[in-house]
This record gives sequence, C-alpha cells and structure tokens, in this order.
Amino acid sequence: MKTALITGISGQDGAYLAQLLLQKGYKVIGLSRQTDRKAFHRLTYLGIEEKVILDTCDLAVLQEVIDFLETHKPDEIYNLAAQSSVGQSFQFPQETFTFNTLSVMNLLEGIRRFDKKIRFYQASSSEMFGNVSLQNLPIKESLLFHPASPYGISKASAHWLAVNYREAYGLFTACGILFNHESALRGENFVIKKIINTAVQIRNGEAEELTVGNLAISRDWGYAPKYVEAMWRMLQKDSPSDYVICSGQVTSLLELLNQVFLKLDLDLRTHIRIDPNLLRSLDLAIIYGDNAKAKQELDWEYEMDTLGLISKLIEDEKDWMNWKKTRFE
Ligand SMILES: C[C@H]1O[C@H](OP(=O)(O)OP(=O)(O)OC[C@H]2O[C@@H](n3cnc4c(=O)[nH]c(N)nc43)[C@H](O)[C@@H]2O)[C@@H](O)[C@@H](O)C1=O
Repeated sequence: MKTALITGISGQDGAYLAQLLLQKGYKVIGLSRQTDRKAFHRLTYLGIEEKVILDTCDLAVLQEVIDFLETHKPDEIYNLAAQSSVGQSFQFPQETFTFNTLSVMNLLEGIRRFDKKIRFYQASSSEMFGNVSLQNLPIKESLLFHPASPYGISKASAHWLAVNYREAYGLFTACGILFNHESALRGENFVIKKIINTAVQIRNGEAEELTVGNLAISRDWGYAPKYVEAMWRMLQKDSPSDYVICSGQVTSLLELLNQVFLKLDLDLRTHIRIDPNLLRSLDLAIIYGDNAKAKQELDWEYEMDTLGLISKLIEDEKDWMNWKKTRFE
C-alpha cells in the first residue's frame, strides 16, 4: 500500500485528490494548518473524513517538516497548501509570498535530506504567465513567465524551486500548471462559486443581489475533480515533467454569468451590482491554455465544454447547499 501526503487537504483540490487516492488504495495523510474539525467539512461531504489520517505541521519550519516525513514516510507528496487567492495576495503580499515559497523550499529540502525517493507534486498556476499577448495564446508549458500578482510571483518562484531540486539533486518533482478549475467545493470568495451559489439563492428567494468586480476578463475554466486526476498521473510517470492542465476553451466572465442566470431563469439586470472594491490593482484580460502535452503524455482526458461545466456546477451546488442545510442549520 502506497502512502500519500496531501498538504492543504481541507481545500477543494485536497478533498477531491484524497477521495481519488483512497479509491486507488492509498493510505492518505492529510496535512493542514486547520485544527478545527469544521474546517474539514469538504472531506465530510465526500464521506472520507474518517478514512484519512489528519495531522498538523508548520511548513514554515524545516525541522518540523523533516520530523513529519520521518513519522509518516510518504511515497508521494502532493503540495496543495498555499494562500491561493490572487485578489487577497494584493492585500497581503508578504504573507502570500513567504508562505507560498518557504513551504515549498522546506518540503523539497526535507525530501532531499530524509529520502530522495519521495515523489513531489507542486501546484503551479496559470497565474505565473500573467498577461499574455494574443499571439502566445493558447499557452503552452514553454511560454516565459511574467506574473502579474504577488500570488503569481510566489507560484513562479515555487515552480522554479521544484524544477531546481529536480535538476540539481535528481528529485522526482512534477509541476501541474493548472488553469481555473471549479466545483461546489471551491472557496466562496472565488468568482464562479460565488456567482452560482448566489444565483441559486436568488432562485430560492434567499438572496437579492450578486456583487461582482471586473467582468471584462476571459478565462479557461474547468472541472476540478477531473484536474486532480492529472496530478496523480504526473507522479506515476517514469520521469518527471511539468504540465499545463486546462480545458483548452475560453469563455468571458460576462458570458458565463449570462448563461448561469439564463439556466436558472433569472433576469441578470435586476440582481447585479458592480462593486469597485472587488477590482484588482492588475488583472489578466484573457488567458487560455493548450492541454496537448497532458493528453498525450499523461493519457489524461478532458471532454467537458463550458455549457456542460455550468450545468454540472449548478447541479453540484444545489446538492452541496442541501447537504450544508441539513448539517449546519
Ligand atoms: C489559476 C488561478 O485560479 C484562481 O485565481 P483567479 O483566476 O484569480 O480566480 P477568481 O475566481 O478569484 O477570479 C477570476 C476572475 O474573476 C474576476 N472577478 C470578477 N468579479 C469577481 C468577484 O466578485 N470575486 C472574485 N474572486 N473574482 C472576480 C477576477 O478579477 C478575476 O479576473 C485561483 O484558483 C488561483 O489560486 C489560481 O491559481
């Protein structure tokens, strides 16, 4: 039985990845900064809270990381822990940069000192590319990084740390460069989750208004449970590499918003308000990726189109909201 360590297990990707690895017969150790059981409600929702072993460790302290590795002896580490909000990274640049880089440094250094055979997955991000000129779209793995946020800069630094430990010490490190990926388990401050959750509430007569920021952006949106499968596939290869994980499709936020309201039979104009506080100091106008390398080398499939994604997200959100009501109210 293989042992996998997931950092950031309380988040969207951590929960779906834990579910996948348990299905594959792994022993799953979850590491989180959170100690309150309520923080693990995503695991409870998926019915796996009792099946994973939860433990705490301060990733900012190297000795704690080494002790943690000695205790649990993982075969694979999936590093998903991060300050993951781009918007908040403008408000908290030091915290974002320090945690998102130091935690990766300590995990890599911990592996190098304790057991170089441990395989390491790093959650890299499309935010590392920043604002891309139209001739560089769709984005491939080889495109130069030019991040446009403290978050993007922290992820680019962490990415290069993982590559450096691969090249300098022969560690098995693989980086998944994930574009926006959504689900009902997404944090409530991310835009798609917020739109769908609020729209369903408006439909149920439980909310009146949806506030949003910059609608003049276009992104490559995908379905999170499919993306975590690519993470696992990266660590099963004979040799490590980095992969863009995306849908390959591009949709503007305004179009997506219109489709959600249309599907729920709601009039967008009577419920929407633009809040200038939600605008960022710098935003990405349009980015989308090319997933050919992942499809070819990882045998990874992604078939969902944006309309299919929206329908699935609405359906999942209703289920999630019902579950939360029965549990917490
Ligand atoms: C790949 C990348 O994906 C995610 O980062 P993100 O793209 O910043 O995601 P988001 O949902 O916060 O924003 C998407 C876009 O939507 C615009 N937008 C408009 N109105 C609102 C609004 O009301 N809230 C938010 N949050 N955004 C809004 C906002 O300005 C931005 O242009 C993370 O997983 C990150 O960890 C990651 O790696």
